[in-house]
Amino acid sequence: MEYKIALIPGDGIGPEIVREARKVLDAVCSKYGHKFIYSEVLLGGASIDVHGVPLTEEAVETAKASDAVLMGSIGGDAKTSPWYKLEPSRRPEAGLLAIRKALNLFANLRPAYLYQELKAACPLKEEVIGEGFDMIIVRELTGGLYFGERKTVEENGIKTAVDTLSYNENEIRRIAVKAFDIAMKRKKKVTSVDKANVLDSSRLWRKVVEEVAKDYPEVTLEHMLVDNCAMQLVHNPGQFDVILTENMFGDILSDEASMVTGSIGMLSSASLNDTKFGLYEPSHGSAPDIAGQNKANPIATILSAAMMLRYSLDLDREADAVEAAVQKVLTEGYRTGDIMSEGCRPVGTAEMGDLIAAAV
Ligand SMILES: NC(=O)c1ccc[n+]([C@@H]2O[C@H](COP(=O)([O-])OP(=O)(O)OC[C@H]3O[C@@H](n4cnc5c(N)ncnc54)[C@H](O)[C@@H]3O)[C@@H](O)[C@H]2O)c1
Ligand SMILES: CC(C)[C@H](C(=O)O)[C@@H](O)C(=O)O
Ligand SMILES: [Mg+2]
Repeated sequence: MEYKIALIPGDGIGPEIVREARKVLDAVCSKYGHKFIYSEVLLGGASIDVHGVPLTEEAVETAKASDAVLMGSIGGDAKTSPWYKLEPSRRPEAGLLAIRKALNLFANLRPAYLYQELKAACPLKEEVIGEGFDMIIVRELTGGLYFGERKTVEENGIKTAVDTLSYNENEIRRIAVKAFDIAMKRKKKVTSVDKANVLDSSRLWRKVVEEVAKDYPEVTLEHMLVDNCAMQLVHNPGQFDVILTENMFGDILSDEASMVTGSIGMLSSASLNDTKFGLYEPSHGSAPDIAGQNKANPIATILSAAMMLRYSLDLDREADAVEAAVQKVLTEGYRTGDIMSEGCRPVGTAEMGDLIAAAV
């Protein structure tokens, strides 16, 4: 079969990790006889350098005309990059938020899974890890603080900056439905994370999640305050199955959860709307500190490509093959620096991609 994929290398380590994911997809094509037609799209700093803006209308149109989007990461070092001298609305991050909104990608799925082989890379003690760790964060992605009214006003020489956190019932309901649907295919437990002891938006969140839960009698629902959740993730991570949460809490908790899997370089993600279409990207950023050094772990991007095969292209067998290839290479002991432990075989970004592609 033929599929159209929009490819967004982005900035920093983005082009390096996307290159490796593409190698793996090439291996999938030759093994299973598919053809992927790629259109390269500029986003973030890469788009600013060429077009002066972090996202163009043309880029959105190319993404929309594709079956799925595969992305690396955007952004740079805020201290040194000229992109951060621009107005906030013209910086790389604004491009990422704008494409998420333009494509209505309200559901961000971030699976956090600890491979048995990576237990030594996980900073938690053996007894805390227990049987292991296999959960998914379902993060609302097009609402909340990221998209509320934002302004800075000055009165009597004193500046006040305002960010607005708002959610309506429909926005909460559609992400809750996603989380419960996912829980039905897993261990049937949803932990809805909020700050209902303080925030009105969280109190509405809780009420709507309770309503949605009525349609899923088999799923156990619990509510947890976000500060407790941050603690529980490192105290007893095995208790979680599906974490359902709003945009900013999900951003923070997913980076925290990533360390339980050994490294942020392991955390894949899918951003979905209510069609088959999706944007797939690792949960981490452009890692300017290691960009261009062949040090980045490409596995989060490769696992995101596997999610793309499964969710947007309906290629389950091919997704299984990519996941099995990652498993095989880890079992053989190959590690990039971020997941390295004693006795393992050190490799760089490109070698890791070669090994996984060969294992496919
Ligand atoms: N989705 C995205 O594109 C995305 C996500 C997060 C941050 N960002 C942007 O990335 C830039 C850098 O942000 P940051 O430094 O706070 O976060 P980051 O995720 O880029 O890096 C945090 C730390 O993790 C390491 N790291 C990240 N990915 C890795 C990988 N694949 N392999 C090995 N190590 C890895 C980095 O070297 C760094 O030490 C900022 O401009 C930020 O806005 C973009
Ligand atoms: C770069 C930034 C806007 C983005 C976010 O906060 O959503 C990133 O941290 C992520 O997790 O995808
Ligand atoms: Mg983040």
